[in-house]
Amino acid sequence: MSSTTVRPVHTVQELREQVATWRVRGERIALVPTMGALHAGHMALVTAALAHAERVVVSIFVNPTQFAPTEDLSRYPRTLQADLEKAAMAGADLAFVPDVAEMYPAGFATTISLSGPALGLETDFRPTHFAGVATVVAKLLIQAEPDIAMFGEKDYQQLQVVTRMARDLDMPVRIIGVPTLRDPDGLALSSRNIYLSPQERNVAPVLYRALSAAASEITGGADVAASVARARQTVIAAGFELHYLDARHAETLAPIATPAEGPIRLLVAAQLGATRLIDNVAVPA
Ligand SMILES: Nc1ncnc2c1ncn2[C@@H]1O[C@H](COP(=O)(O)OP(=O)(O)OP(=O)(O)O)[C@@H](O)[C@H]1O
Ligand SMILES: CC(C)(CO)[C@@H](O)C(=O)[O-]
Ligand code: BAL
Repeated sequence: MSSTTVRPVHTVQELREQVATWRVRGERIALVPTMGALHAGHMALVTAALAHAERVVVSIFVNPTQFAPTEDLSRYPRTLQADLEKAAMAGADLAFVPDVAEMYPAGFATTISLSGPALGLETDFRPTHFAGVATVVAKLLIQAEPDIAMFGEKDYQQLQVVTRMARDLDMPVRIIGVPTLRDPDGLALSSRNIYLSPQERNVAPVLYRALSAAASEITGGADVAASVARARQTVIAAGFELHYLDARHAETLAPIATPAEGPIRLLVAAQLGATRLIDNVAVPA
């Protein structure tokens, strides 16, 4: 039995033609940018998009410019046929699946330069990452001209970077963040979870547990720095190589020392064997 798949288009021109036919009918358009290997977290972005728009375009593009030469670009999972089926199941209307030459034609020479929420955290470990993300997201937004675009809170710094970029460049799009979908034991769904060995998979939920414990302590009045230090110890004791675990202002991502300074987000990145995991939680007021 053949499954239903969403229609893939591979060129900007085909994408624009399809979007234009929806636009003349007055239909609102949502873009869900992804790198494929779709899972339930991506499908939640499509579901959330359908609350705001009649039409949903999922882009599937493993963007080389956001990977450093030492990172996992070549082994990043690529599962196009299954992705097209999952996108259809979630209710998407079209998949935009450009190749590298379509996105970066010969002579491509433009990169978006960032500061504000792009400073620190991921940037300390992936210095060129957000320039690559921002540039490709800007291109996708210009190509699809959606009314809204959905981004997961799982990549919380990315969500703030893209929100800031869209505001700063007067892009006529609303950026919407979607809460992180988790496995029952708390591990955030991620395409990279397939890299985890069974033993590592058992340890991985420690990240969420450590962040959640720190968030509860801070909400209960504990000192922010002390709670963060305890969470760091928990993560290290579980066998992770900690990249960062920090308390930041939830919107600007500037360092923050007390809840009186604004809403707090706790963010972590840590390496477990060959797999780098990220996660974050809000600190309820
Ligand atoms: N568990 C999740 N819950 C909500 N959104 C998610 C989740 N996982 C990914 N997303 C969002 O889906 C979009 C596409 O992400 P991407 O294709 O990189 O998947 P990923 O699972 O985050 O992969 P990776 O392991 O490479 O980070 C991003 O906006 C991302 O934040
Ligand atoms: C937003 C994105 C699709 C840009 O390549 C990517 O960074 C991702 O999947 O989160
Ligand atoms: N979801 C973020 C994409 C990346 O890590 O490159």
